[in-house]
Amino acid sequence: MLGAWTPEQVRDAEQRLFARVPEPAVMRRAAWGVATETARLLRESTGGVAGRRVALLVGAGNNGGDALWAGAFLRRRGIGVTAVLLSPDKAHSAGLAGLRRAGGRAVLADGPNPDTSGIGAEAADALERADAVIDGIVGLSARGALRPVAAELVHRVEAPIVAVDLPSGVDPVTGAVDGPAVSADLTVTFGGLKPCHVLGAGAVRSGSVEVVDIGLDDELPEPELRLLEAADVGAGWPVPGPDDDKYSTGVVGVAAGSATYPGAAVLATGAAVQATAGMVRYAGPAADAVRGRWPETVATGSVGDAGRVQAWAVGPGIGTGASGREVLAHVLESGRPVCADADSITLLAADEALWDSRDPDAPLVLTPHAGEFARLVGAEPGADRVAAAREVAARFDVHLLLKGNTTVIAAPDGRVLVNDARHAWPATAGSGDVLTGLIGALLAAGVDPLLACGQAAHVHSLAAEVAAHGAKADGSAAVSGAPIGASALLAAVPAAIRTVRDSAAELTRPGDVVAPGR
Ligand SMILES: NC(=O)C1=CN([C@@H]2O[C@H](COP(=O)(O)OP(=O)(O)OC[C@H]3O[C@@H](n4cnc5c(N)ncnc54)[C@H](O)[C@@H]3O)[C@@H](O)[C@H]2O)[C@@H](O)CC1
Ligand SMILES: [K+]
Repeated sequence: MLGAWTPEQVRDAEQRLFARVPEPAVMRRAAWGVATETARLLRESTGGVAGRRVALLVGAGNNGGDALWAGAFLRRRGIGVTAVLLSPDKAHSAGLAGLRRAGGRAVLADGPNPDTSGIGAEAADALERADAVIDGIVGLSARGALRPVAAELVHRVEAPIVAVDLPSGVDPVTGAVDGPAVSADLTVTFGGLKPCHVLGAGAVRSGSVEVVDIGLDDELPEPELRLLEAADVGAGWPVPGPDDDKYSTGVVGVAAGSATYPGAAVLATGAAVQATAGMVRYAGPAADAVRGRWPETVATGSVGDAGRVQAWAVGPGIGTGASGREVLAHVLESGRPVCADADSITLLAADEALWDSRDPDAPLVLTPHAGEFARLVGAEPGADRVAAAREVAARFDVHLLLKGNTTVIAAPDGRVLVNDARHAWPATAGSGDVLTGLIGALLAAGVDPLLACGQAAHVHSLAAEVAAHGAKADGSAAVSGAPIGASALLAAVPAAIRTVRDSAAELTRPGDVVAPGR
């Protein structure tokens, strides 16, 4: 499991670290990491290191200081280094002196002889000739987008960019981008991930992220966000053991779809069938369609006749009228964990009395997209999606899975999991119905709701990727993906589960027996 820490958490931890290790030593450790990674990138992109050219974009603070010290280290490896100073009066003085001692040079961003865009000739030349550019414009103290001169410099860069700590112009806390910002090929950060590396546009702009050890580990508190890795998802995935039967692995009820629109029912039920070994009961007007496609399902016409279940997946395609309301009220009264999606969320948003049907002891998972979220609370999540999800989860005492390219999952006690998909293949009609079925099945298997949501989101996104990449016409593996429908995503769920379970198995020590069952 990975963690991400807010700038505030990191600053506090740094202050504790400085009591043991002098601040300049910590900065040089950070800069050494930047230099090492930049040299590696140069070797990969140009075939060598000595004789190459690197330009540093240097802002007013310690982020620029890191870039200057990294430049000094690179200079010692025979690399030509030019620092482009955006705020010459405030540039980190020790770093600048270190760079100059090592034989690097510094030029002004906006002079002499600025061109019509306000960029000095020497700065323009340094960027044009660079084999790699280090972005030390702004780091943890960043506010807002890049200012005009910085934006123009970044716009001109054609070489690969290594961002120090985070891509400048990205909000460190929310990952939001509100104007010009750096798009890095590689981000070198210190001590641990920050939220911007895993959330929204920031995750995309960070490129690949390397975490450098600066001795902060012992000082960091519990992370603000957690991310499940494939091995975490695989290790906790429920599979049947020798003592299990169809009941002990969890019976999930699916209440979805309608006679006119049976698709949602078929997709949600199919996901539940493939997620775990437990029994799936379908209840609703699409029973014939469900039975036809998933004969292992026990299908009935109404939730009242469904029999006993350990959890419900409810909502997709049930409609927002009286019959949908009746279904949802029945499910909420059941005292079982519920994953409520789509029309269920619209119903809950419109009818306060429905909340009264809920058994307060039973976990309730809501899985809104931004529009459904707005219906529920009157406003879209805004730039800080983590804060928004956390607030609503606490207010309604629910587990809230906020859909988007980065899925944010908040528990009512404030814990947050993030699933950074880094691709958009699941953005297709019916994809949400599959997610609902996966979560329902995991809840029925007894998985903790926060983990169930995290596991389902991870496998869902991986299944979409597997389906999109498939194979080429000649049968060989494909690098490029093709758009997929939800049926293809659903069909790839078993492959995705096998993949994460293999990741978990690889982590067990040689000689360990991978225990069957849960
Ligand atoms: N405290 C330390 O000793 C360490 C700090 N480290 C580095 O220090 C960075 C944080 O340094 P600072 O707190 O000095 O601040 P930054 O270097 O992030 O920012 C410096 C100043 O830039 C200005 N600024 C804010 N937003 C801007 C924008 N959009 N465009 C232009 N200028 C803007 C602000 O006045 C801000 O104070 C980290 O990101 C990391 O790179 C690392 O060296 C590890 C150790
Ligand atoms: K930066």
